[in-house]
Amino acid sequence: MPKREERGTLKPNIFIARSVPPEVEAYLGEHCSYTKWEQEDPIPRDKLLASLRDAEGLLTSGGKIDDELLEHAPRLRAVSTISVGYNNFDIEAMKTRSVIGTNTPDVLNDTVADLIFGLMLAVARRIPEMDRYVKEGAWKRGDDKTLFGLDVHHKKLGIIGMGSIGEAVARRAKFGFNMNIAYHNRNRKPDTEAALEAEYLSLQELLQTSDFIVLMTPLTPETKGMIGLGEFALMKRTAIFVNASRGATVDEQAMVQALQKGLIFGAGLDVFEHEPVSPDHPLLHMPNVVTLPHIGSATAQTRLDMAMLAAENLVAALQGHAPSCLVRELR
Ligand SMILES: NC(=O)C1=CN([C@@H]2O[C@H](COP(=O)(O)OP(=O)(O)OC[C@H]3O[C@@H](n4cnc5c(N)ncnc54)[C@H](OP(=O)(O)O)[C@@H]3O)[C@@H](O)[C@H]2O)C=CC1
Ligand SMILES: O=CC(=O)O
Repeated sequence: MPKREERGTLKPNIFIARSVPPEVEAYLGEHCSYTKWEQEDPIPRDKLLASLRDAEGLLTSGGKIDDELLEHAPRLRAVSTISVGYNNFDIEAMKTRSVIGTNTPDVLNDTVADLIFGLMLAVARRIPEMDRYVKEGAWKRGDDKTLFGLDVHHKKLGIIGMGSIGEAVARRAKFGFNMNIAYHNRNRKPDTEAALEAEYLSLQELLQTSDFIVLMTPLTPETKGMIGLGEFALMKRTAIFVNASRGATVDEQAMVQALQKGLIFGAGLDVFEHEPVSPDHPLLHMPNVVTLPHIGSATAQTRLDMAMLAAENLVAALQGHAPSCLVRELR
């Protein structure tokens, strides 16, 4: 046991479970004693559990923080995830053991919104399909009707989950593309409605009337599978559906059926129920579906900002200060 006066200067032990930029590691090293997972691939669960025996803090970006993990980490006081989504936190298990949980909202809003817009444009104008034609030597004339896509500008965008990222998407749509904005949340946002001339609709009305539907809710018990066959059936036959929230907010089998039956025009997906998605998944073999490997926030600057914010959250929590991004349910 250190002498009393030394105790205050002892650095807390942390485990860094995913690789972070050197400046973030240096910052953590100033404030903490750390061990880290050295590889780029995600740490296997058994190795993670074995690494937490003495850890007071954990920097992570996925993997369940549940009873099993917490039992292997008797000294753990704080978990900081380098992501906005924290559906991997078992809130009750963390509350029971008074473990603090933090995430990284806002620093990634514009980056994720850019990507969502990219998906909307890619599906509407069939960009990956056209790219393949050109590269495979199957050039077609621009007036060939089989190449025609759909307009984005002046169309109606319906956002389910108009939060920080949803609003960044809506601003692009409103001020860059002259789109009309509708949204559905559990709670209305009068300021957002005024700023974006956004219309609040029931889920059913939004699905029935939107040309583009962007799903951006967190994954919770309430949103799991919230878009199923019934919801796809309500959409316009010309609708484009974009999901960048979490894969499990959509019933994937239903989405496959909806696309096979032609219930919607196409889909843009940054997330899947099981990641990495299996190469033989039917969604990967539909020309009107554009798929990405969960890269919403994946630019060098934004990933650095997220990692630094997560590191600051962890240090603040371990030093007994209020971290700026304590997750809502643990406040
Ligand atoms: N693809 C990627 O790389 C990324 C994905 N994400 C995902 O996006 C999610 C959203 O991020 P962010 O915008 O920052 O989060 P916010 O918390 O700012 O926004 C989420 C919005 O969803 C609404 N919402 C929650 N539950 C429901 C529900 N049952 N029905 C309708 N609306 C609901 C909330 O409003 P209200 O409470 O009023 O219902 C809120 O406005 C993250 O949780 C994460 O899963 C985030 C970043 C990157
Ligand atoms: O999916 C990414 C996140 O930040 O959440």
